[in-house]
Amino acid sequence: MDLQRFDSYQGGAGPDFNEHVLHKTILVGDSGVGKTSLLVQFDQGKFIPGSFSATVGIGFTNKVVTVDGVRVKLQIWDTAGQERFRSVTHAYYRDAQALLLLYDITSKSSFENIRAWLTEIHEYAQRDVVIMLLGNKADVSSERVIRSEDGERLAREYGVPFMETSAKTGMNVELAFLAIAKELKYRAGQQADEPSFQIRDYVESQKKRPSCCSFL
Ligand SMILES: Nc1nc2c(ncn2[C@@H]2O[C@H](COP(=O)(O)OP(=O)(O)OP(=O)(O)O)[C@@H](O)[C@H]2O)c(=O)[nH]1
Repeated sequence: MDLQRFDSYQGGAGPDFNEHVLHKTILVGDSGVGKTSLLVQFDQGKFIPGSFSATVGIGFTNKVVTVDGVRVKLQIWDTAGQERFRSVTHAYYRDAQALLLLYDITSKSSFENIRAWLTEIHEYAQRDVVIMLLGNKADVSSERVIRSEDGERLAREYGVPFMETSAKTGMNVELAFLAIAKELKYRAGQQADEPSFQIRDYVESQKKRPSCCSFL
């Protein structure tokens, strides 16, 4: 996968996809599930351990993801999971094209709250928004309380793709954003003769690859 910082993006040779369009993607989920950490891992390839400092309000990072040789610009918004910021973050759902919804595999409540998050998403976001469910902190196997199958089952019920991630090891982090970028590219450039792209099938096929889920 070829990932570039949007800040240093200069254009240049190669096919460009919606050169001036930023595809708005939002990270949502309970406070502490790892939204900021996931974005930092994707953006900078690092994990900053230590004391947890909750996000206040909302902020974004621009990234260019190269999908099948085509540049897709993502504007990734990191929201505060705390209840008191909800009314602020709801306002951002409306023009989002994709939502990454996170829970923490070591937190039962963060998993149980996913249904409430999905209700909010259906209330405030566009009907055709791309949603992906992520079970984060998969590296903390000793404290796991949510089985992978439980995440799979919930995702199936809502018809959304699912994977477990680790913002610490980087497991599946690029894959999650790449899958979103592929779906957005497909939707925007869909030709009548183009084979259809199914994000759930893509995610499942990538998860089955031997290199997919290593904790290295
Ligand atoms: N072991 C491990 N720890 C993680 C992972 N992701 C996040 N953390 C830790 O979990 C805590 C919360 O992470 P954040 O990224 O700040 O969580 P958040 O969802 O952005 O929280 P809010 O900003 O309050 O919504 C921090 O101490 C992180 O270091 C992970 O994948 N593995």
